[in-house]
Amino acid sequence: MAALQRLADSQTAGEQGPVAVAYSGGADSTALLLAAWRLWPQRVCALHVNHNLQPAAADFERHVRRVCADWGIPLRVRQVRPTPAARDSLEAVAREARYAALASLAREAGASTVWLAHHRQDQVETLLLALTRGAGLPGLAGMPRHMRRHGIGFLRPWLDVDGAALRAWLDAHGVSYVDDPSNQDQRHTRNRIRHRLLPVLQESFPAFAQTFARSARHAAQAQALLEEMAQADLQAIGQPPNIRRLQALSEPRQANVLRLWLRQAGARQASEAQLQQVLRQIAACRTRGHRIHLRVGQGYLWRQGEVLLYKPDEGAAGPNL
Ligand SMILES: Nc1ncnc2c1ncn2[C@@H]1O[C@H](COP(=O)(O)OP(=O)(O)OP(=O)(O)O)[C@@H](O)[C@H]1O
Repeated sequence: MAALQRLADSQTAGEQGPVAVAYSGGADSTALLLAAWRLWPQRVCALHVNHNLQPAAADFERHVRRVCADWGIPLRVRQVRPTPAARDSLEAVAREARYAALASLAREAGASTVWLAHHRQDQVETLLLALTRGAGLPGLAGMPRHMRRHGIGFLRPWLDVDGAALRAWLDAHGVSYVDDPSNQDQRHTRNRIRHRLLPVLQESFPAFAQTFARSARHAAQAQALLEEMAQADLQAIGQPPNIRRLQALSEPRQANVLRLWLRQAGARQASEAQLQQVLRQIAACRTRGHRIHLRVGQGYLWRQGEVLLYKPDEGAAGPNL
């Protein structure tokens, strides 16, 4: 609660609006709801999203409704039915649908920020997941403490808090919560990390959760710097990017600014090999007749005169998840 209060003081100083907690019914968000309710009994409200993805979803919703009724906390529930397109993972689509629903519920409740209950171990899992996918700095930065999506702020006040301490706190108060059976399903990489890898790490490196989280913070800071540099370089090379001005930058800076431009142009899932190919073509582009036409992400990048253009495939443009 002290961690929550400190963060709330710094983040929401002067704000008197509702404190909207994303409440799944699981242990962590139950602890967050309880802590917020104790700190701001009149201001807290709960937001729940029913993904309708598993038979237990209806039980979660019933549980959430009962707890909120018992504690006298206003609750808003939204039904979503995530349907992934061929190349998307169900998890990613469900997550995106959840954020959109939470933002919309927060707006209805008059809240400017949604509070999420991710804690230190969630951050470590996210970092390890990113490593298994060969992520770059944005992935290694882990989950941000705050972000904006769909016009609403999202805050993770407990990123530095130990998950076991939260559960112990709930048990000490005799508060019930639901256990999501899908968290046991070891077909999901995250669950294998949680159940098999983390116990071994804990045994060998007792402070790993803190040190991994610190590494994520370092990566986040470096990534913020790269973003700033990409913004400045994009200004300098123009939009669409001028090839000669791009060539004046070092190769890492070219890659950095191209990633930003491609993202803004709607290029989803551009691979490392594709970006390398683009860089090679830019380096080789020294004559008027040099042609560039490359598949990048779900779309095409080509040269037109002095500049590069990009067009996503029909229906492929969208947010990078
Ligand atoms: N269905 C949902 N409705 C509202 N908020 C949710 C929902 N699912 C997740 N969240 C929010 O996102 C956070 C992280 O989600 P995650 O899937 O890791 O948690 P969980 O295991 O479902 O629940 P918990 O974190 O409460 O134990 C949750 O702590 C909660 O704040």
